[in-house]
Amino acid sequence: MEYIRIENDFPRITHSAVTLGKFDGIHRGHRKLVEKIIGQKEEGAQAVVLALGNASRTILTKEERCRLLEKLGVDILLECPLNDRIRHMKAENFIKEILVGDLQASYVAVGEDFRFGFERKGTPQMLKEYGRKYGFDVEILPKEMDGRRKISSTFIREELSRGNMEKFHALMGMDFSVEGEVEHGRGMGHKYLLPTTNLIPSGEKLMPPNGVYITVSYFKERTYQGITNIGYKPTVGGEKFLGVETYLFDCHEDLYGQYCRVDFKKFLRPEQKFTSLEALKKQLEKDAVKGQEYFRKEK
Ligand SMILES: Cc1cc2nc3c(=O)[nH]c(=O)nc-3n(C[C@H](O)[C@H](O)[C@H](O)COP(=O)(O)O)c2cc1C
Ligand SMILES: Nc1ncnc2c1ncn2[C@@H]1O[C@H](COP(=O)(O)OP(=O)(O)O)[C@@H](O)[C@H]1O
Repeated sequence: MEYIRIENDFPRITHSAVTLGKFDGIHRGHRKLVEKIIGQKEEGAQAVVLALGNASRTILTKEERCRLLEKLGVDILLECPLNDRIRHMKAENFIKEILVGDLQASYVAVGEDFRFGFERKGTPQMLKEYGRKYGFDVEILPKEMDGRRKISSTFIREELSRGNMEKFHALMGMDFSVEGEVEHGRGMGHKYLLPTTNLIPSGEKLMPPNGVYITVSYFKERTYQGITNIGYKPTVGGEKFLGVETYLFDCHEDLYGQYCRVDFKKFLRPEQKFTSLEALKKQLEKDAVKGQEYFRKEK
């Protein structure tokens, strides 16, 4: 997949099938749109995701979004910040200059509530009208539902901020995850408590509340179940950086420097400041039992 961050002009593409949106995290609704443009590859079109927006913290990092879209079969990801040029461009001009002129779209797929152009006046219906005029097909997809509520980035952000990992999975079609290289902590874990693999999450990423979660950690060679704390470790003096540290069940390996992805399954409790290391240790043992029970029941 080609990844292009638009600074000024759009690239010229000879034949494309485009989906437009913010795509802050690719949820189940977004996946439907992506499937639609992938379907057009048979017609000789390049499958193009045009992601418009400039959110500071996002549900997926740019890298995670890139990887996911590539896996889904997208040919080109155009990342377009909402700069003055784009925000002031009239919807008609956006269609004429960008969709028709630059991208030579033969097909456009958008969700029913998509808005674009100056004052957000561009609508899916307007795309349809211009499609008839310029000769591109437009498909308007209804929002995917979760029960009676429409799936949206706002919905996912809300559930994430509550630590509802099960709902996150249901809406996104994938677990919330954090990845990175295993870093050195202060080495206190294995001495006084439990050994933990420490990751520093990307600052781009929207995080669930600080606390303890049941998780699965994927390393290159191996997969481990475990429990993870997200937070600043107030009991042991506190850290400046938000850490993600995992005690892996049935693991005795040295994992420093290895790349790892931690998938979050369930929230157990908020991070707490304990009065002693012994009190924290007792709690960690209880957390570990809950984690092990969760995986036993899952089988
Ligand atoms: C499952 C789990 C739960 C934790 N919960 C807390 C907590 O509630 N409060 C806290 O201050 N630290 C908590 N910690 C962090 C420990 O204080 C930390 O792992 C220990 O101090 C080792 O730190 P180090 O890796 O920097 O040596 C938790 C760690 C794990 C693995
Ligand atoms: N069961 C386990 N869970 C997590 N890490 C483990 C485990 N067994 C061994 N390790 C190793 O121990 C290291 C963590 O030890 P720890 O005392 O917590 O040090 P640090 O403060 O550097 O995290 C991990 O990086 C990993 O290489």
